[in-house]
Amino acid sequence: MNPLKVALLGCGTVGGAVLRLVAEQAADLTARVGRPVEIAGVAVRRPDRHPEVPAHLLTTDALGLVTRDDVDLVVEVIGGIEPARSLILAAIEAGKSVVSANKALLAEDGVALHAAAAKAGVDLYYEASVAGAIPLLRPLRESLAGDQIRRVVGIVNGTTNYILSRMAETGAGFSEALAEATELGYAEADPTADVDGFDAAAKGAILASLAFHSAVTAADVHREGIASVTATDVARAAEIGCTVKLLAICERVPGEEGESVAVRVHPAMIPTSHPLAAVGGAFNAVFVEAEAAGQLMFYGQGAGGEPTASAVLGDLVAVARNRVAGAAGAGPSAYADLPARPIAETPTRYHVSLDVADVPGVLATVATEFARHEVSIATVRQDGHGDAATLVIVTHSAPDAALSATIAALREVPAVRGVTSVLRVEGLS
Ligand SMILES: NC(=O)c1ccc[n+]([C@@H]2O[C@H](COP(=O)([O-])OP(=O)(O)OC[C@H]3O[C@@H](n4cnc5c(N)ncnc54)[C@H](O)[C@@H]3O)[C@@H](O)[C@H]2O)c1
Ligand SMILES: N[C@@H](CCO)C(=O)O
Ligand code: NA
Repeated sequence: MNPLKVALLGCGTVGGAVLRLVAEQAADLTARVGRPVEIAGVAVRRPDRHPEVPAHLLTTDALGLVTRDDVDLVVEVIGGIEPARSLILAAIEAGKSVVSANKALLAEDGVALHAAAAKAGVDLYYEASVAGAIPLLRPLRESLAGDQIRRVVGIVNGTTNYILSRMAETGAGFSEALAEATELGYAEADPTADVDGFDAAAKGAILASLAFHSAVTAADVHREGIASVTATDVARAAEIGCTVKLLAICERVPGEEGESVAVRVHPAMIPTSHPLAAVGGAFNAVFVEAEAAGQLMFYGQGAGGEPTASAVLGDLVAVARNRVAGAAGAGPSAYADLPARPIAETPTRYHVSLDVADVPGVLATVATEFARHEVSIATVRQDGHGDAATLVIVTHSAPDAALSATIAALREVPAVRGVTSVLRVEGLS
């Protein structure tokens, strides 16, 4: 039997694990695909740094490798926008099916890449790009293709979840928890993509595109990271039976001019009874709410070489089977074409903690600012008295712009000595 030949682009954390698993599982892969699956070449930047790869497979000419006549399938695990995009496009144009783990690229340019794949009649699969090992994109794309998904909410970044979990467990501040995550190898040398929410925003865009059959890019996602989450925020959350998580929230929102899609990534307090609150350490979990299916939860390892390689290999088997069958799978559709809704119009709830002077009328003054901006208060609690009084307010749902304007106004109220904690709240009834 003629083997199917695979070009592997990149041999780092994920690529190294893919290479090893393809060799270890050769017999099973042959049986599952119907033809042997063989690595044809491995493109790297520095061949001298890869003693684990048979020398005859190594090349620095990634473009030459993906366009080679004997290559059938391409696995891109380089990451970043370029040269990954050009290499994937060249592979597609040369008639190769592609498996990628690259959320940044798919979230920026998914539409063009899918169009190229459809035109060439090849597959483009990327299960590993969101929530690592967890089967999530295929369920959205295939298993739930007959249902109407209303909402996808998840913890999709392991590094930030580890940091927030440690802050909750130890009372540590953000910098201390980040230092620990770096030391343990969870956070990268430059943790910006994780900490500032770029990684989660890219994943949110991919999830929303598939869930709502619309073209959502990273630029459509409202993004806030966790660098401003303080030990006080985490302590305040605990006081109201909540914990702080970085959430990616994708919603289909009704409106007077039709439905739209709201996608946001931000830290939020969620009740400790919420299933996502129990997701600790570097794990990921995603909730999907669909009309007929109801609530579904996906949980597992969202990062790491082997878990991510598991998802890459699953895609590799899928595209290889299609190749053996002489077909390409159906690509995702964007027929619904729902517009992205700005965060300002998106309804959210807030938890606000204020240091106030405990003088007659302070509560009324604070309440007036909420009322003036048409933000309804759900609960108010006062702790302490005299100079050290704290007001803790949880609002009902209101447009984000109204909540932001309320906070800005409160900062100008003389009796408000400081706004000590402002966080969104999700999942409270
Ligand atoms: N590591 C994870 O846990 C994880 C999880 C999910 C998705 N991903 C995604 O998988 C991809 C790879 O991640 P990683 O953690 O393996 O990264 P990595 O940095 O460990 O590996 C990338 C490799 O690609 C090589 N490379 C860069 N430019 C190249 C080029 N032009 N030609 C050939 N090789 C080149 C680098 O030298 C490096 O060895 C990224 O898109 C990442 O977002 C990673
Ligand atoms: N840096 C990412 C890797 C997985 O995409 C995370 O921490 O979740
Ligand atoms: Na996945």
